Amino acid sequence: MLNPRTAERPILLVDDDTRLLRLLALRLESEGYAVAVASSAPEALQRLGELRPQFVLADLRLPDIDGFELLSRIQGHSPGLPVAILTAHGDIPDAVRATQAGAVDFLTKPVDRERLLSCIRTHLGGGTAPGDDDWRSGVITRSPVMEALLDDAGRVARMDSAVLLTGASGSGKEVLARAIHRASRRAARPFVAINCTAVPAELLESELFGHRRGAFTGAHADQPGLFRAADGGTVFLDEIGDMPLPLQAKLLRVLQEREVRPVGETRTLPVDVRVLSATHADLEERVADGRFREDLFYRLNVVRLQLPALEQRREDIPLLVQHRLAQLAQAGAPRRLYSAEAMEALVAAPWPGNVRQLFNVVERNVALAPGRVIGAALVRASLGKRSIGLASFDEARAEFTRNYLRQMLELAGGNISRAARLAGRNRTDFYKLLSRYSVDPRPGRRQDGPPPAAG
Ligand SMILES: Nc1ncnc2c1ncn2[C@@H]1O[C@H](COP(=O)(O)OP(=O)(O)OP(=O)(O)O)[C@@H](O)[C@H]1O
Repeated sequence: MLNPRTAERPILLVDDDTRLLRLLALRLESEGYAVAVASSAPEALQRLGELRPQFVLADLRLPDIDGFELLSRIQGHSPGLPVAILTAHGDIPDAVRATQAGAVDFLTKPVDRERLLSCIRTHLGGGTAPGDDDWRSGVITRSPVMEALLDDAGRVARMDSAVLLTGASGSGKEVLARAIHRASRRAARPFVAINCTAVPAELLESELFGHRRGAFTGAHADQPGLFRAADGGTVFLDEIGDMPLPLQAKLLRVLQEREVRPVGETRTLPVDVRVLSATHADLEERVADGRFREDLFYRLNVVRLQLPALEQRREDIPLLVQHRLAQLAQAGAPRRLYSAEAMEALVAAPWPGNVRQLFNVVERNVALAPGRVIGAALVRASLGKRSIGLASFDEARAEFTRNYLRQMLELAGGNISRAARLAGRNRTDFYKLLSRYSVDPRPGRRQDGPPPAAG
């Protein structure tokens, strides 16, 4: 019996044979699946973001781009999205290559009905039961970027691949890592998190992999280490970019061999963990300048999920604020609420410290508010200069005009008279605009200045 929720996001069928597309779509629809079709690879790629399919079945031989290329672009766009390949009879070596490249399955034409349904059931069935959203309840959001990210996270959670979470400090990387753990088959086993910068370098190895009694001064008893403590579960390595190079080599070995050797121990011990790691640093840059091992980078960066900064999802701010107020009240703080103006100030502020900073500001406001309603003055005081976050109307208009003038110049190949004509102004007026908005008429030159005086 199909869970009705499986019908919410479509199965995307990609084939240039429109009759086959119709036939497959009918079969799947009669089983209760929502179906979307694309008759070319560019169409499929273009609609991927909008459709957010839960499964893709694509022909390996498409006229426009090679099926392998399509597979790799789908994987780049939607990591973890299961893609099965359709091949003609006799194309088995290609089909095998496709599964090696990450396709979850292949079906040969003519497509057998039962085989098709069993393939889809298998790859939609594992891990989280559809409709069971409990795993993501710790991630407060209503923003479409975060929803798309959670979709990806839910899908990769079912696999055992390493995931690298990137994003600014305080943006919720650990919160997402916990959600992935909860959605995975390891959910009943431990989730163990460690911040690689919070532990002194000389202790990090024994913290991660354990030590034997007497291995070093102060090692009074055997310690299993975090990897073994998390056996069967998930280890979350935060700030992985700051891990010392010698330890990076040891971590790589642990991941390859699936066994650890505690400090002072001669034997290795088997360990079964999934590794999620996070960084706010640019790991590629660290690899380039030799501060991070390239082989370890590839091992950790199998799937990458990028947390958007809070400024890219301001619609989440009121929700997060309510959540924090409720948390504080539950912990015994007085019940407070924000005035509409105060909430507007919170929504408009820049948040370089992301959700962590927002939570701190709310906590400070609750502690300092003289009455039940937190007003805008208190919010502005706690934000300091940061409250001048969003551009004012005049600033936004000036920015628009600058871009518009540059565009006209570009279209006119740098010829002022032609650009003026395109903008419906005479040459003198156009010059005045360029000077007022500090736009250099020579192509390729940008000269950003403050917003001009109104008038
Ligand atoms: N979407 C969210 N819903 C609820 N709480 C959140 C969310 N995002 C972040 N938080 C809260 O914000 C704080 C910071 O989040 P978290 O530790 O996950 O960020 P981080 O990106 O791992 O930060 P860092 O890089 O500094 O370790 C935590 O208190 C966390 O509970």
